[in-house]
Amino acid sequence: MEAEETRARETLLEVSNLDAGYGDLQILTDLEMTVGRGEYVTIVGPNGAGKSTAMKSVFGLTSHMGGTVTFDGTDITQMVPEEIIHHGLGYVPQNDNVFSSLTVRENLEMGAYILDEVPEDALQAVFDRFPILERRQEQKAGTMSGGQQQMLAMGRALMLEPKLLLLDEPSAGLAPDLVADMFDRIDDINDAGTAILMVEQNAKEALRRCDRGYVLVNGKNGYVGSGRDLLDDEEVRQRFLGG
Ligand SMILES: Nc1ncnc2c1ncn2[C@@H]1O[C@H](COP(=O)(O)OP(=O)(O)OP(=O)(O)O)[C@@H](O)[C@H]1O
Repeated sequence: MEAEETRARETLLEVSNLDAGYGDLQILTDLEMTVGRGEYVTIVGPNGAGKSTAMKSVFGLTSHMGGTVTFDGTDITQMVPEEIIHHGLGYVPQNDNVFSSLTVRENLEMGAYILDEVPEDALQAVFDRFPILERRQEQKAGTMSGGQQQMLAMGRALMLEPKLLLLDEPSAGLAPDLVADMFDRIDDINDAGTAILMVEQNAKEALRRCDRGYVLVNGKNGYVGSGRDLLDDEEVRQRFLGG
């Protein structure tokens, strides 16, 4: 039933035959990936498999060597991030994802720098989603905890109300008791209609939460299926999920 629902979704992101890397160094080969409208998709795989590179390639941050990336009907393959955000894609990198010397509010306003005015409704929606950011809006981002900075980075990406949010290891560096909270917040963002494409080291938890998952191996597609199917696949469990 779930698989049928997943198939029935309209495609939002389509990565087709993508070859990409850094300079002349090719990392991804023939990558195929889709995200449906409102879908929650996770990318897992061993260290160095190319998970972050796949995400960066969707957002125009790598050297393109072949294939296409289509988003909501538009070919974004050759676009730079500044153009891509106009089409409804938001990206939260793993590291250096806030401006430390700016306040929380300034960071959020930066998220909407492409607009002439700060979108007050979107700002209030971010504050409603992450009340700590409203309470600490005048605090310098660099003085916040890791978990709060991660919320701020997500909040900043949400300022343009993206159709698809790319999250690179959102639970990285968080104390164990904050990890479940972070996943709950991602569920909430998805429940509100935003599609998610997420890279996670915390693979089992990510697969439990998502609609579909991709296992990348050596820059190529390994396995794909519903989160449940991947968790139940003996070979995937043994090779990639620690048994
Ligand atoms: N900026 C870069 N320049 C050159 N090579 C890079 C760059 N970033 C990553 N790589 C290389 O690309 C390969 C894939 O890295 P990537 O970060 O995409 O893997 P990953 O699956 O996300 O791994 P991890 O789980 O360790 O973050 C690795 O061999 C890495 O050394």
